Amino acid sequence: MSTPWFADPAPGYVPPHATCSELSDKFDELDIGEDEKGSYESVPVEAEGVDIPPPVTSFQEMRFSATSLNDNIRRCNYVKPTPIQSHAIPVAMIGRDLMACAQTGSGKTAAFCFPIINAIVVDKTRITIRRVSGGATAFPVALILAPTRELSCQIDEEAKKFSYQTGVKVVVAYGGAPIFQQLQNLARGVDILVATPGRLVDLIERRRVSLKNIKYLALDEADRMLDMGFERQVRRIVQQSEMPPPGARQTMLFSATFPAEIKRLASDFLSNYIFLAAGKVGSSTALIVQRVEYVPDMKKREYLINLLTSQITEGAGLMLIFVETKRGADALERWLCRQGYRSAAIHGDKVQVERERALRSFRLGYTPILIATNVAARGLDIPHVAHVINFDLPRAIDDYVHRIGRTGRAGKSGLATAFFNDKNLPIAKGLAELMQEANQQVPTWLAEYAQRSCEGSNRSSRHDYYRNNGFVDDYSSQYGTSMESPYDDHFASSSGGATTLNSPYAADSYGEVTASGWDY
Ligand SMILES: Nc1ncnc2c1ncn2[C@@H]1O[C@H](COP(=O)(O)OP(=O)(O)OP(=O)(O)O)[C@@H](O)[C@H]1O
Repeated sequence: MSTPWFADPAPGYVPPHATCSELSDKFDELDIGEDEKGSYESVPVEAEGVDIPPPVTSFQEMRFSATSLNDNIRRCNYVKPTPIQSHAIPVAMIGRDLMACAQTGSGKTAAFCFPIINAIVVDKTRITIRRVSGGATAFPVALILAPTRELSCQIDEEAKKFSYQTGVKVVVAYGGAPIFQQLQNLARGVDILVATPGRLVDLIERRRVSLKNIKYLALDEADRMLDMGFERQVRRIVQQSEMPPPGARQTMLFSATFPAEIKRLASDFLSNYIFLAAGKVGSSTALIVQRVEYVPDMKKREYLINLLTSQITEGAGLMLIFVETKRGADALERWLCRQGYRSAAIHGDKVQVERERALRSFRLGYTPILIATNVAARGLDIPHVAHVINFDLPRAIDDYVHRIGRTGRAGKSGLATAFFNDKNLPIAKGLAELMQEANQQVPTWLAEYAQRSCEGSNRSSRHDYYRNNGFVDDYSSQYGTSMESPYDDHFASSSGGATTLNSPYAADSYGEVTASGWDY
């Protein structure tokens, strides 16, 4: 891909929206060389549970009855299943519940989509829409929940691509976008509903969606969906709606990280489940070269410019820069633009149209630098992201794992650079452990910080650190109202035109900014 670092897009350029007719073209974007996949094929997979079906080594062995699904897998150029697909798909195909942890970029989306699509094609009895007084109610048979709007859209596009010409209808519903269009799409019938929790609760309350017929439930980024920010809404959807209980539905939870306490909590949603871990739980892939530089706050911009200059010389791909606050994202974007670098920013205070525009223009290379808060940390699969920079390190190591996972995907290599300074002492131990696990060179000075961080507190492991620090209330007390939440539109629900906060955490944590930040 030619990367127009300084090239101006046409005046008034607005990145186009993908349409269904473009879906067949999307298959062409996928060309993953066999040789690049070798490194993740060797990842060992551990399984816990009873009567675990053996893994398979090819898509043919998965025996999907839907021939069009097999055709679509071929169109995607998926020659061989990834390790998590090899193990998880046979489990899902026999109808068992599943909790699966696998490294970023290792194909978890297909691992839950393929069995769902196949089962829906086989099941001819489904009713997806029923007319009731006052409008139509949609009765999806499968529900996929994801924490951010952009990730929901991406899963929707993937699911549409995988179910191309199968007759399976996929609809997405997420906050920040006009509800009218989504209601129209739902009224045409839906087999698989992909949604963010906030918008889904709204649709259930308006009686436009009933979860009575749900047979398959998948939670992507499941650890995020079940932590304090989302747990209440997810319980409302899964346990206090008409959704059939565990055992009467199939539930699949996927993520690259699963802190122990979230794993315990998740078992409430599952019945006789199998736990799969591809690689070490919460580890990062060795395909990502990780560098850590000691950079005082005052020097960060200077260091960044040096990195940008060297990347341009090398003619590399897209660069994703993570910062901690929304204000910080805007400030860095303005500054980089003033320096002549085409960049865009994405965070939770931008309206949805701006967020989508920034992401699209980044994907297309018009703005090859994207400055993002945690809202872009999870799940996004953007080809050609060559370099992830943690300009501000996150406070939870699992967030770091997801952030750097935006590069080094599907067997491709990537580079991640982190700017570390004394403020990041609490993450030092987790960072050093993680780098060691991924066979990265840990600088001596970082090992010393890691040692100090253990002595200075009882945060003996990165999962303990996550437990102590990963939650909403802690963010607000440290950073005030401009701090970006790692969560999406789950706090606010709108009914009768008024936007209300429906989480006890929301108001405490964010004050007024929450309402405007979560542009539901
Ligand atoms: N069997 C396969 N062969 C080749 N490429 C694949 C295969 N399965 C998935 N991919 C590709 O790998 C990339 C990453 O997949 P996906 O987004 O599902 O990863 P993920 O594990 O969900 O990552 P994350 O943890 O970041 O959400 C996608 O571009 C996808 O098309």
